Order: sequence, then structure tokens, then C-alpha cells
Amino acid sequence: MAYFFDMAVSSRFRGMKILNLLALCVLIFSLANIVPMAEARIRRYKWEVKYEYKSPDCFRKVVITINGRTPGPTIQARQNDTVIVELKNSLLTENVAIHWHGIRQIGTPWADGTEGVTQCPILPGETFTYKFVVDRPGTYLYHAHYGMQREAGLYGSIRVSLPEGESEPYAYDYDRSIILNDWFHRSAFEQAAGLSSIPFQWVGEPQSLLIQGKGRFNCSSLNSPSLNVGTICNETNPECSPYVITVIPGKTYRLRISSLTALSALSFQIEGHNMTVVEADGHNVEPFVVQNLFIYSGETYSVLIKADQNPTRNYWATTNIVSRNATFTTPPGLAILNYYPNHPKRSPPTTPPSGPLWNDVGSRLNQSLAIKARKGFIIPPPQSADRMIVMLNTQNNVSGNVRWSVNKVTYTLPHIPYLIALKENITSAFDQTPPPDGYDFKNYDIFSVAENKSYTIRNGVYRLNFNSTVDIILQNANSLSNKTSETHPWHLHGHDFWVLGYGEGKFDIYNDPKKYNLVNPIMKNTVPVHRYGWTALRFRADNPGAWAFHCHIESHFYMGMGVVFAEGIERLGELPSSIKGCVHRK
Ligand SMILES: O=C1O[C@H]([C@@H](O)CO)C(O)=C1O
Repeated sequence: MAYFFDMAVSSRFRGMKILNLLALCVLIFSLANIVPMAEARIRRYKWEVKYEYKSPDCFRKVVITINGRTPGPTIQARQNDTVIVELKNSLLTENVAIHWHGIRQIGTPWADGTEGVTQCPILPGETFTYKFVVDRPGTYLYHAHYGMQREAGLYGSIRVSLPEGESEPYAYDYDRSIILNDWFHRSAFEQAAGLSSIPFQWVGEPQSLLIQGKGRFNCSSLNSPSLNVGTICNETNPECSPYVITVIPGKTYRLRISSLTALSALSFQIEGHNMTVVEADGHNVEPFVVQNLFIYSGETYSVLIKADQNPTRNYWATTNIVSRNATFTTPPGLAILNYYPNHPKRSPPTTPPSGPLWNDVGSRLNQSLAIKARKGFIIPPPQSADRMIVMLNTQNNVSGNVRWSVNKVTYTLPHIPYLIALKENITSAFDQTPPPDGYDFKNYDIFSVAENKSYTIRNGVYRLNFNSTVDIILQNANSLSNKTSETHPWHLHGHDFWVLGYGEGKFDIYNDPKKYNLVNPIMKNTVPVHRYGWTALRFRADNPGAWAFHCHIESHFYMGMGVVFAEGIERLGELPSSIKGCVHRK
């Protein structure tokens, strides 16, 4: 029919058509010159997730790889690009889900990749497609968000650059992404089993620290005669040769340093080189100089270093555990800063710098306080909040097991993910009573071993009014051991928050808010609450969806240290059916 019509069009008509087409082309061409088209592109990735034997720290174990690698491939995109990841789960007996850490998922809450919150798990053999826009430049991460799977090596970097022609407010010649991690030889399954057992079995300190997937375990410490040590642990395996950062003398490097540790807070340092901190979690920082960069799981920083030292040798870059005493259990992670043209494997002639003391709390608090938004890039916070939620973090004994609680509630995920249950009004899916907004401020002593009364395991959500401003006060306390309070890195999905302040001791709801930094607070997505201290955050509940907020220590989240916020669900259109595989309804 169309063919017939085309043939029937008279030549006069055809001539007019061609003229119109030409005019349209001229119009598009001139418009393109007046309004430069923002060139948002699609970045497409095809990933296969598999079990493989690897020896990241010379000790061979089963890890989870993406296209054969751990860390997985770096996602590189420009601001406003659409990232599409087609993920095939080739794990034989295990589900998977991947979270895009720091990407707010505005308009795509179903792509956040948080099993139990925003989607059903991806079953073995299935392929699932994540599609989302990276709307801000900066350094982000991705990692598994199912059980304790992240620890098995399923993680990588996301690097979002500015649109073509725009540049950062600081200058550098080259750019490198480095993920720090701690590494355990026992599998995530064994660890989870221990945490769920009675008696409780703690995961302990990691066996080694990895810098961009490489570490070194002392194989001779495995001297059990029943082990054929050579096949399990081999220090000459190239997989565990130190990570090398090659630099050209005189040049400036932007190192994007992030941490995805399962447990440890870290310090990172490069022998003889100061680091200028310029970015935190995707936001420009008013530059400040450090020798030791303290970094908590889930945080990302960019630091600038100048290769301005004696170029005839190489230097050590090291990372070591702070905030927990791992002095006798976990050696520092080592990498080599290689000055070209020295041989990259040439060991520096010095002993590696021994980072700061593990219990130097003051220096860590000082760094937290030093991070401010950069002049010219300040996003002013709302000057007041509509709601304040004070979250007391405690460690408790719940039903005979060690657990973590927020305001006496230990979190557990429902079988139907919150996003689906909320949108489709499946009220039986989770506890409809929200968790408490505070704790007994007057009577609770944060300096004593946690009392153990009326703690419960629940799965209610905090429902936030859409577009309201919410203050969260993370309040730390003594754990189950005398004179112990741990540092917890809290990560919020779906939003960045302003960091309004940190303090020591018990937060005073009347006086401490007067000390908030409402002038130039940094925005972040992950923040530590220091021992026996508090951290105050503010965010706007302006992103329709269900969002996890949790301690980024893998075992602590597993032990119930998290909450879920929900806002603006009624604004969402129909959810994609691909996230609903575990929901069977009549
Ligand atoms: O959650 C934890 O449990 C142990 C210990 O407190 C009990 O064994 C520990 O160090 C944690 O961080």
C-alpha cells in the first residue's frame, strides 16, 4: 500500500517534499550551532558474573568475578550519560544484585540494585538489565548488595567525567582509580553462618588488605603439615604482585581513592608525598592537605599528588587498619609509586611508612571536620528541618545472638522488596508500624555496656513526606564489651546529604543544632559516626522510592544495622516487571 502511494505521488509533490526536507536540515543545522547539543550518550556493558579461583593476596580462594576480573571493569561515562549494564548471573547456586553506590537513581528507583529493598534477586542463569543516568560528575562505586556477597570480590569503580569541554576547578595531568579493600580467606557463606550461629562466631580481622585488588599474605604462616601450602598459597604468583602506580616526574595525578572494605576503616599514605583532598563522594571539597587519608567503607575521595620527589627511585603507598586493633593480625597493604623510567617492580629502598596509630581517634575526627564544600560549589542546605530522627546505634544480644540495633530495632529484610510492596500496597509484606524516631535521651547511658531490654527484630520503614527536609542524628554508644565503641560508616541510597556536624558524647537536641555548619557543609552519601560520638546529617526527601540507609560494614548490615526510608511512592509509574521475579500474586 505504502509502495503504491509512493509511486502515485506526483513529481510536483515530490519536488516540494525535497525542498521541505532541505529547509528542515538547514533549520536543524543552524539550531545545532546556536544551542550546543548536550551530547548524552549510552554506555553499554555486558557483564557475566561467575565464581572463579583467584589469588588476590597470594592465597587461592573462590571469588566472584565480572568478565573474569575482580575488581570488575571500571564504568567510564560523562555526566548525563545513560549506563546500561546487562548482567548475566552465571553463579551456579547463588542469587545476585548490584548496587550503583553514589548514583542517586533519580526517576529509576528500581535500578538501585538493593536486594529486598528495590528488587528481587537475579537468579542463577538469569540476565537482568540495569539502566540509569549518571547525573553528576565524580567518583562512585558499584558492588553486590545481596547477603555478604560484596566480600567475595564483586565490586568496581564508576568514574563520571564532566561534559566535553568543561573542566574541574583543579588541574591534573592524569587520573587513576584505586579501590582499597580488606580480604578474608573464609568465604562470605562461612562468615554469614558464623554470625547466624549460637554461639555467635565473629568474622575476626581480615587476613590482608588489597590495593586495587592486590595484596600479600605471608604464605609461610600457613605451616600446617596437612596443607599442600604451595598450591594454596604462592607468593610468586603474579596475581599478587604489588599494585603499581606509574608516574612521570613533574606531573600531577588525580588519584580517585575509594574503600569497599567489609569491616576495616583505613588510612592511606604515600611515602614522601602530600595529598591534597579535592573531591569527596562526588562533591568538590575546599582543598586541604593530608599525609594520611582516613577512609571508611563506602567513601570515595580524589586527592592530587605531584610527582616532585627524587625521580631515581620508587616509593611505597600503604594502607593500614585504624579504629580496630589489627596490629598483630593484618599487615599493611603495599603498592608501589613508580617513578618512570625506574623498573615498576623495583622495591623502594626504604621500609614502608607505618601509618597512624589505630587508636588515634583525634586525627580521624579532625579530618572529618576538615571536609567542607569548595567555594563556588556550595549547595546551600535548607536552614531548618521538618523532622529530626535520632538513631541510637547499639550492639545487643537479641534472642541469644549478637546483633546491632537502631533505637532498639534490629533490621531484617522482607521477602517482598519494599519498593514493590509499597507501590502495590502489599501490606502483609512488612511491619506497618514504623520504627521509633528517637530513644530515651534522658536515661540511656551511651558510655555503659548496652542494656538488653526489649530489643526486637523488625522490618518497618520510615515514611518521609515527599520534599520534606529530614535531619538524621547518628548517635554512637558503648557496644557489648566494656569501654568499646566502634566506628560505623553509614551509607544512604538515593540521596546525598549535607554533613552538618560531628560531636563527641551524647547529642544534645537543644544545643548541638546551634553549632551546625549551615554555611558550607559538604554533601556526601557515606559518613562515619565516630566512637562515643554523633554525626548530624540533613537531606531532602525528594526522590520517589524506597531507600536503604545502613552501616557499610558488611557483617554489621547483616547483623541488622540499617533502616529503610520511603518517600513519594505515589508519584511512581508502573514498576518494571523484571524486578518482580520473587513476587507471586493471585
Ligand atoms: O559486630 C561485632 O561483633 C564483634 C564483637 O563485638 C563481638 O564478638 C565485633 O568486633 C563487631 O564489630
